[in-house]
Amino acid sequence: MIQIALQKKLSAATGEMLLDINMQIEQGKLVTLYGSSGAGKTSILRMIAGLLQADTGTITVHQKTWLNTSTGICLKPQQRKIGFVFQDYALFPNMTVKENLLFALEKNQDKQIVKELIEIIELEDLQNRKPNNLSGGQKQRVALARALVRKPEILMLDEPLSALDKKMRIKLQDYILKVHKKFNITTLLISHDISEVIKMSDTVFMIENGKIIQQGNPIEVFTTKKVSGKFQFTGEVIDIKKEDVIYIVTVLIGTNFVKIIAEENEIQTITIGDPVLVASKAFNPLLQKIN
Ligand SMILES: Nc1ncnc2c1ncn2[C@@H]1O[C@H](COP(=O)(O)OP(=O)(O)OP(=O)(O)O)[C@@H](O)[C@H]1O
Repeated sequence: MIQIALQKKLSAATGEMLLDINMQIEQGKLVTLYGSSGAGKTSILRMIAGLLQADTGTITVHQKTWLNTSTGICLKPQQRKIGFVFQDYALFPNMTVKENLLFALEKNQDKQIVKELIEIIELEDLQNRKPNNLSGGQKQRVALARALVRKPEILMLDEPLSALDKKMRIKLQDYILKVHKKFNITTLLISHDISEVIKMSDTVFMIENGKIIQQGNPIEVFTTKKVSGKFQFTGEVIDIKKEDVIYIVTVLIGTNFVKIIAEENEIQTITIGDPVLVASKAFNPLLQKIN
């Protein structure tokens, strides 16, 4: 179990903002932080990593205290077992992919993990290339591998996919899920993309003005009423066409287009670009906007 209680006064655009959060995260879970820009998500990750000092608070990771401001315990960032991936890849440009990974090894650490990560994240063909010769998605795969070299207890991903196109995002999401499960790691992901949050996370924390305003299973957090269905997918509305008295709604689910017949009352609040939940009971799909 990871227990986090942090307080810090931040200087937001609108004045002072008190960040005050309390989170309990089970080991091995993938948790997302979702919220508007400036809500405090990155500051939370930076405080857990020890890169930003909390005014008061405690962080306990599997019974080990990383931070306790009342007793003066504050582990240095390098003493906290954390892997971090940012939106910008921060790879060393003068080193090859493999050298970037080897450089991340701890002193006397077995090099086997680098070989293993190259295999798992399928970097064999790229390992001798320099970062400048890689696409954004490939660079982010390298950054993900590098974050895992020291076998961290917590993997932190600060919007790692936001600069990538949809197809590449989906591929990277799958790599993240693969390593998350394979290494039984606890992962904290910041994401602005509801479909991504629903696909990836066990729990979402919705952050607003430095506070957790909602938390729980992502489908329950994002949908206003409970939907039960034989299958459920999330997607994005690409097109809405009226045909006689019904509407044909085209939804992009992953990289597939699905056409759904909807009635006027179902599409009243839905516009192109909205994230939606597509659920089916028997052969009758239900369409519901995700808030
Ligand atoms: N070291 C600091 N001291 C005081 N205030 C800070 C500090 N770092 C960030 N802030 C402020 O805290 C607020 C929250 O920033 P933060 O980057 O945590 O938000 P965020 O939710 O991650 O936003 P985004 O989604 O845009 O990345 C911002 O207004 C920022 O200016």
